[in-house]
Amino acid sequence: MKGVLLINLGSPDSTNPKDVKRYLDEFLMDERVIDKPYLLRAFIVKGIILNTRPKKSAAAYKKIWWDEGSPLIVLSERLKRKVDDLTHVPVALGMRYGNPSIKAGLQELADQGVDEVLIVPLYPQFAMSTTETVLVKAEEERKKHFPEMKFTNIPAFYNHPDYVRVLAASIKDELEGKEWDHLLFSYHGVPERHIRKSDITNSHCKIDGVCCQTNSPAHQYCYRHQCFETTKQVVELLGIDNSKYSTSFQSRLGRDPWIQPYTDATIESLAEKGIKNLAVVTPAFVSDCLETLEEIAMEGKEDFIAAGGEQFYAVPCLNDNDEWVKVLSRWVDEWAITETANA
Ligand SMILES: C=CC1=C(C)c2cc3[nH]c(cc4nc(cc5[nH]c(cc1n2)c(C)c5CCC(=O)O)C(CCC(=O)O)=C4C)c(C)c3C=C
Ligand SMILES: [Fe+2]
Ligand SMILES: [Fe+2]
Repeated sequence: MKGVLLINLGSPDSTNPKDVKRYLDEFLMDERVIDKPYLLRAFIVKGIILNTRPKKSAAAYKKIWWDEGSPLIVLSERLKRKVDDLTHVPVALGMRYGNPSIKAGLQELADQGVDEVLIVPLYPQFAMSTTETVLVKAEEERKKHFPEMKFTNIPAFYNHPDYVRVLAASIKDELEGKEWDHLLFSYHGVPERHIRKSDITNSHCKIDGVCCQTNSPAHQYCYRHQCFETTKQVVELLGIDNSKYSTSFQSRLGRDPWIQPYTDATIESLAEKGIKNLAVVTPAFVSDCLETLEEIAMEGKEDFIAAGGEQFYAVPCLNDNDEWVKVLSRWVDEWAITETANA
């Protein structure tokens, strides 16, 4: 029997600094997130970052936390419930870090008799710190606890016409009747090194401003290319002029160079250039979370106004948008039917 596991990033269990520390430990000790040899990674994470960051992050989480819990978890659960209602196969939810775990999600499916699972990483663009680590972790859990299960996964959907259409429509609906001068596409950043590591040609990605616009098989795994491509396809659909949008990357951690331009500097420079009404969309995130609700909608807005801006609109993520639910459910049903036909 077939079933689906939606996988998102995950959040701490609460805003208590101890829970935040446990979550950050699991997250940052992932070799696909802080990609240093184990001892160096343990020194950086446990010896440096975990001494100060949990308190700071807990304070940020407190600002966005809901009565029902972490927005990312609550919104992922709502999405899961709606997709479950619309599809013809059981749907479960797992988080790469924290709870509910990937193992718990697989157990929920196994308890319903599922032995063929469609893994759906809830990341439009591929990155080793997101899609890849989710697939590796799911496979580890399969081997250890569910060896009889068969897995298939959906690839990154950054340029899938259905995804681009619902994203564009959600932006259009949100900005209807609002006066905006510029639309910023802000994606989560990654270290430049991660882009080079994921380059299957070993030579294409030079992060020189040209490579991501030059066709290459490397783009199947190039996060930077895929972000620019999502932007390009959405603005084409919405008919937005070149001068009225930009792409940037947020949430840098550490001293290594991350992919640029950085969102904080871009927001400031747009205000300094005279943009008064700025809209920001965050398409690397399927669900609103700390990085969209705090870093963009609170900090980004504050920085924009301080630099001379007037109106700031943070466009919500797709969350449990009904058109998005229909698209995900159709992808699931198409897989379920095709697999059955081939069986
Ligand atoms: C959407 C894609 C994401 C990529 C790519 C990504 C890479 C990445 N992240 C960190 C470090 C942190 N990220 C944090 C929060 C966070 N990151 C994502 C998504 C991506 N991360 C989400 C959805 C969230 C929010 C989770 C939530 O509970 O709402 C955090 C924790 C918060 C904080 O302390 O700032 C860290 C740390 C790295 C190092 C990285 C790439 C290497
Ligand atoms: Fe992150
Ligand atoms: Fe590239």
